[in-house]
Amino acid sequence: MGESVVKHIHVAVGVILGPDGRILLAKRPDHLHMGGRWEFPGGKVEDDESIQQAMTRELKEELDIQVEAMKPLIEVRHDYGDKQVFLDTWFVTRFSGKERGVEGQELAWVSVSELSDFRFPDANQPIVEALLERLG
Ligand SMILES: Nc1nc2c([nH]c(=O)n2[C@H]2C[C@H](O)[C@@H](COP(=O)(O)OP(=O)(O)OP(=O)(O)O)O2)c(=O)[nH]1
Ligand SMILES: [Mg+2]
Repeated sequence: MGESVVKHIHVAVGVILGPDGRILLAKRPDHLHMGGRWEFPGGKVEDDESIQQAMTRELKEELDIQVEAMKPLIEVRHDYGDKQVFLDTWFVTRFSGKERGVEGQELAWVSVSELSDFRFPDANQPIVEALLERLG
């Protein structure tokens, strides 16, 4: 197969903004790809879904919150070698419900200036930079 047909996995990535401007991070379970790193919650977009539907489903499944408003932040394509991802990254500007780690994952609300203290998957660097630029 030629390199030009590499298929990126489409991932809905949510930068969830709290009322005080902090951002919600979750720790990826150790056994998963990029396990032990902190992430912006989200997951794979299924074939028949819009990005909004996927974000709503994933954040309900992972955090038990209901997405009420979202707006685009940045699109990141990254090649992990064994896996290529397309991180379709959106601000979640409004949600209802009280977040909890449904799958037992650790959660943290962090300010933009604290983001550099957390270890993210390698693909996330442009997202963190965009946040520093937009909110920092
Ligand atoms: N959610 C999320 N995924 C990320 C981030 N950075 C990054 O490289 N990824 C990668 C890791 C995975 O290879 C992929 C997302 O997969 P996932 O494991 O969250 O997918 P999912 O929630 O649908 O879970 P699954 O049941 O299909 O395993 O994107 C990030 O900040 N958030
Ligand atoms: Mg996920």
